[in-house]
Amino acid sequence: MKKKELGHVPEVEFRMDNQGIGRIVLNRPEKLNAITKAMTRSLHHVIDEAASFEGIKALTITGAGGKAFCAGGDLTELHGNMNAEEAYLVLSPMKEALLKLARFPVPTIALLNGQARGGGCEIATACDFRYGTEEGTFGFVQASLGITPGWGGGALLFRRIQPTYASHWLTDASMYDAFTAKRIGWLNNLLPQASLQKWEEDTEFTNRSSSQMKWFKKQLLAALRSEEFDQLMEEEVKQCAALWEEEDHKRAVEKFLKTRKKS
Ligand SMILES: CC[C@@H](C(=O)O)C(=O)SCCNC(=O)CCNC(=O)[C@H](O)C(C)(C)COP(=O)(O)OP(=O)(O)OC[C@H]1O[C@@H](n2cnc3c(N)ncnc32)[C@H](O)[C@@H]1OP(=O)(O)O
Repeated sequence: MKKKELGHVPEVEFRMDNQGIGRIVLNRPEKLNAITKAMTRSLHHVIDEAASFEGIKALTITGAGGKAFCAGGDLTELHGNMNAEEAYLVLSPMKEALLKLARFPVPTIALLNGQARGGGCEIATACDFRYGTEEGTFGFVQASLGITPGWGGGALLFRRIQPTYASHWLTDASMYDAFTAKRIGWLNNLLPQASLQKWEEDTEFTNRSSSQMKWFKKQLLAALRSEEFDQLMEEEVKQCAALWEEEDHKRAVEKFLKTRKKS
């Protein structure tokens, strides 16, 4: 009841295990875990809740189902008819959620149980580490939709992998297979799906103390110059919002929506 009042939706689950690892699950597999506005609000709540656990050692985020980690923002809500101001208001809360993830006090790990597109790749990039399966495919497809990443995850990509690789991926908007994603350093590791599902049970991370994990995260944030994240991500959201009202983007969203089932 209390959770409902706080705005939780069942499409975002959170649990803490007794080893100090928190797990967020994007639970909307029938829509490839595409992110709605309500899910964005829930994400804020669960990230805050996870951070409030004194002994937390790591936080994972994964998707429900075997097909997708996340297909990005829900294009039925983030429709093409918004003007730049409206788009900014819709995009900005996810940027804030990604910033919270990026600055989370202990390491965050995206467990990529399937494909990721657009904002799905941004969520994964906001995490410190990314583990995927050999079958996964990944795409910062925003450029092919006439926009840029809209949640600040493109800006973070430049701090996660070599800048030329980041820029090439964003510009080209290609789908990368898991081997390419690992070669450019975006994926840290490839695991069988079954191992990914129970990653928390087998990871060495549980053998570290929360204090160790907080220190390692602090070092990483310093190395990445995380004090600049906010401004860089904000600029990206504004850029995406400005492009939202352009004809190219409207056409791309219309094209996607036309392929959807009528419900
Ligand atoms: C606004 C934020 C911005 C950012 O900052 O980056 C974005 O994220 S923009 C969105 C970027 N994402 C995409 O463009 C991906 C859109 N989806 C697809 O192209 C395809 O679904 C797929 C990922 C290539 C998978 O294709 P396929 O295997 O054929 O599955 P379906 O297309 O049938 O999808 C199943 C189901 O899920 C719905 N779906 C998928 N993605 C989204 C989405 N982004 N928003 C809303 N709904 C989505 C799809 O419509 C299907 O549902 P039904 O139509 O009810 O069957």
